Amino acid sequence: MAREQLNGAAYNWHAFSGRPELATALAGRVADRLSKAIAERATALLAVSGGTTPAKFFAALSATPIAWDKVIVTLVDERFVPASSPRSNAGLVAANLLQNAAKAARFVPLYHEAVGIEDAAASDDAALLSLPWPLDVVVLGMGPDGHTASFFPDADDLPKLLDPASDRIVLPVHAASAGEPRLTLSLARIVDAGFIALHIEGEDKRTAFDGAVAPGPRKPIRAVLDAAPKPVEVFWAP
Ligand SMILES: O=C(O)[C@H](O)[C@@H](O)[C@H](O)[C@H](O)COP(=O)(O)O
Repeated sequence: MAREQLNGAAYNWHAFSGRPELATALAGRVADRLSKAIAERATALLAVSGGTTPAKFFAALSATPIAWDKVIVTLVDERFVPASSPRSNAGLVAANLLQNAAKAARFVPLYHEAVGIEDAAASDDAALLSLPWPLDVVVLGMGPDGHTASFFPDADDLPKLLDPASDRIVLPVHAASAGEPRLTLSLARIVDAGFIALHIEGEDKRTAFDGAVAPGPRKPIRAVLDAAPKPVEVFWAP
């Protein structure tokens, strides 16, 4: 159900009575888009976010009976930690999404040992170039500060991260509020996806989202809404 779109920010608002209902609905939409991609080009490319929100959605998606052996899963962003770290998004995806039917999917991580975050991002750029871009589906999260992916408001060189014309695939991020250095897909790759979902839960996130689309200083999530050539599908539950 589309909500009033303030100031041209293009999004469709899908509100659910509860988080389990949201997880089921979002998993169904994502599975449908992945199956459509497989029918059209014999493969599907999915990028998911980490954090504390997606676990129920991951569990629901992992059980959907699609041709997971033709799906490539990667990350929207990653903390610069090994998969064994409790902070790892790769670890979160392995434990919650790459289970059940989805075990058959191919996973492409962003983290690997490197001298530093810049080296890791550069080698990721080369390694991910061979993936079947564009993304068919990207699922974003959002922080209360309006960050999405690892586009933190206090990131060094934020304009470079948000450049819709960037030819980069993966960029390094240094941001005091991020907790550790990050690797993130560029905004250009994110908004090129066939289906862009934003998964947020709780009143604080709804308030933050409404604030981000209202007039005022532009938050990173607003940069994604503005750059996306199609409405972002926002999935929200209290
Ligand atoms: O690595 C991450 O943390 C995510 O990719 C990040 O962009 C996340 O989506 C938001 O920070 C929301 O996180 P929560 O779901 O924990 O609120």
